[in-house]
Amino acid sequence: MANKVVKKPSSKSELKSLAEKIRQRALERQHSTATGEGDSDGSHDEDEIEEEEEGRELERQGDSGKQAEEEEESQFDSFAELKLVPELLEACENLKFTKPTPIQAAAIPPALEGKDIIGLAQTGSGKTAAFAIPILNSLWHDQQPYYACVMAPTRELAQQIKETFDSLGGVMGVRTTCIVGGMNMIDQARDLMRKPHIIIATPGRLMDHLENTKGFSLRKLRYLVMDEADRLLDMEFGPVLDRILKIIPTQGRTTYLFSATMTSKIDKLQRASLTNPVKCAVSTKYQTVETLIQTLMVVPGGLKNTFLIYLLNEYLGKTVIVFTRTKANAERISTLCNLLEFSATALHGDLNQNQRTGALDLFKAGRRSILVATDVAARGLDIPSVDIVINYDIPVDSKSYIHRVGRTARAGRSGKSISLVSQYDLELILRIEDVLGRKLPKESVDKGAILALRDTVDKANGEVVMELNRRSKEKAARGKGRSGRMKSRDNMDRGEE
Ligand SMILES: Nc1ncnc2c1ncn2[C@@H]1O[C@H](COP(=O)(O)OP(=O)(O)OP(=O)(O)O)[C@@H](O)[C@H]1O
Repeated sequence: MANKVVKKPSSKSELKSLAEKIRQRALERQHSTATGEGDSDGSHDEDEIEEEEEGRELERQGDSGKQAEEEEESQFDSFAELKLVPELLEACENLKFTKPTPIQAAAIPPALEGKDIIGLAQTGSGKTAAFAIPILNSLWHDQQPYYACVMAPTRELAQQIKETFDSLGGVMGVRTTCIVGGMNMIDQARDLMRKPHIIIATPGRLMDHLENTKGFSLRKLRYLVMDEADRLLDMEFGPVLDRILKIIPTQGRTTYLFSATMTSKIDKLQRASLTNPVKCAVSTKYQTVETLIQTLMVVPGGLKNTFLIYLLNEYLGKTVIVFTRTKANAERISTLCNLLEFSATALHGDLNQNQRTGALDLFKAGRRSILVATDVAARGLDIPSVDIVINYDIPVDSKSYIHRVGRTARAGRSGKSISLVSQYDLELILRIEDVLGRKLPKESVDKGAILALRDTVDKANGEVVMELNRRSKEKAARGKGRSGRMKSRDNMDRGEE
């Protein structure tokens, strides 16, 4: 590929006036859509507008939830007061869970009374333990196989939830198993035959086992949890989720829905067949944690790679997650970082499960300081060491933004997010600022450093693009010789990321 011609960045004033124009147009459009005047150009996702309206509704509930939580908080501020079984208390102590987080303080008491729960709390605020503790406490008094099933939208999150159940329930001898795509079906069938108490699964593979694994059924299930529930109730998980919900009994079953961004679309929630759920909303719909500093950088056209490398230089030695919108960008940027001697690894859906697990393990172990990922890593992943989240591509919906930046500043720690905004992203960032209810401050940038880096980065990027093109041609040639067998297997993993 010929050397990429880097478009001369627009002059500062041009960019500023362009940004102002786009901002003005976007605000007018938002106003006209909200008031029903003028012709909506369809660029707004109607769903999102509706969700935002409903979000305000949930905010009001959130306020009442907050008030309820304040009352709740005064009721107990240690797990011991919750009258949990001693083994569970011991596990909380071992994990240094000295004080329940607000969502745990709000959700665990009604959960221990057997109520259905809709839990809404910011990212990194302990929602997993908020549902795991009441389930384990109840399991202690009623030990039976296939007792609880937790569904999650991604394989990595399912594995992480399993680890939380293992660390909380290990002393009690709880048996858990993780049922996700990309792993061997026979091994999983064998694990299921060992009658685990808790199954943590992605919907696609769970459905496959419910349909094909003899002796496995969820007819006696006592607890169903949907973590990142709004994501699971989205369209693309819809068909698989509906089939699962048809098989699982509602009678005698307790249901929990948890997320940092909840849908309040009643029809969606009804599909999860909740019975008089207790709403524990300790945050508003799009609230991020106070310890998270969120900024943005306006990037002139064609300079995004240079700005990213500039930031990685600035934050050398920090642990960084870079989010991209596409798998191709994740692969390209990870390769570019390594070519420029940063220590990066990629995580996206085109990798096989071993590669995905390997990438995450390298990053968690600190053997790679940069994880370049698509939204497969946006929700739920709990990696305490993450210092900074960089949005290389701005997410197309505000929920993804909330979950992405929530990969840092978890459990009370501080963190920072920086979003790279090109002239094509201005409307997206406006909508994000609107749901956050504030404007994101601009990062300062050393223009001299950018100009000094630009040619090197562009040249390296050109080499990476050529190398990746070569690899994909080789892979396509190899793929032609492969039987259709693998294709049928891949279809088994529908309905999960
Ligand atoms: N009571 C507690 N005290 C201290 N740390 C806690 C407590 N409860 C949970 N944690 C820790 O907080 C971190 C975040 O927990 P968790 O991953 O459950 O957050 P979350 O709310 O599910 O986040 P997300 O919305 O991103 O999924 C974990 O490392 C967990 O071990």
